[in-house]
Amino acid sequence: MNTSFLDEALEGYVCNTHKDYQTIGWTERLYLHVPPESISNFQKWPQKPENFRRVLLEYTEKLRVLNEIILKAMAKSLNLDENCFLHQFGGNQRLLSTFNFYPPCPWPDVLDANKPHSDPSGITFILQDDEVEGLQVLKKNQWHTTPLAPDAIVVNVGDQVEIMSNGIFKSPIHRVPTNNKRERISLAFFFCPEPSFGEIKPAEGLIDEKNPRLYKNVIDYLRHFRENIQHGITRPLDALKI
Ligand SMILES: O=C(O)CCC(=O)C(=O)O
Ligand SMILES: [Fe+2]
Repeated sequence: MNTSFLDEALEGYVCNTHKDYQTIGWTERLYLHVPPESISNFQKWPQKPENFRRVLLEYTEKLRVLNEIILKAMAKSLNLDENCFLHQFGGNQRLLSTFNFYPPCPWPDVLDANKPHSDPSGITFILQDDEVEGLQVLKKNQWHTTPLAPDAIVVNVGDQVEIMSNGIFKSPIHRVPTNNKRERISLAFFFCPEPSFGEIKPAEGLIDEKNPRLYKNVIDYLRHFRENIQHGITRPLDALKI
């Protein structure tokens, strides 16, 4: 995975379709930070189609609401205060949207379109291609392909919610293999706690004598993630396990 993933400086178009130099996988990507506007760099946003900015802002506003509903429901399902997870996101949560274009790849046996990883976000929303499947999730050492479901949103738990839920909600390893015939498009929206807001930690209400704390507290998980990836650690979440 790209070492600068979720870096605040990362914005704009990245092409990664080089046979001998692979970071994230065989993909071309557009990364855009969605407000707070202090971070959004609208100059890097496509100027055409003209309604692009309005549609993305409206769409992500709806996702923000959905993110809150889901985080509250997840907390309530564990008999926690409904704001328990949401509080850890701070008032200035981050939202990175990525537009993935996976062109056909002449080396499908050698390269992945998106290498195996777990998301460093809190919650990720994925809009998959209508016609070409590709997203696979690892469960019990087997890859399972996510079925096509046009108009459905795939909701993926990220590393930070795995920590907050003390491992009850798992941040799955997933990947996209390459396809040598068909191109594929997906959109992924990463909701992340505000990096400087406070520590990310397991909810107190989930820890007792029978259920010990499984993760260390961490300040700025995204930085932890980047630093670990830079040192060749493929699953930065594991470094926080007690
Ligand atoms: O293309 C997909 O379906 C998944 C994308 C993904 O996992 C990511 O961007 O982190
Ligand atoms: Fe992902």
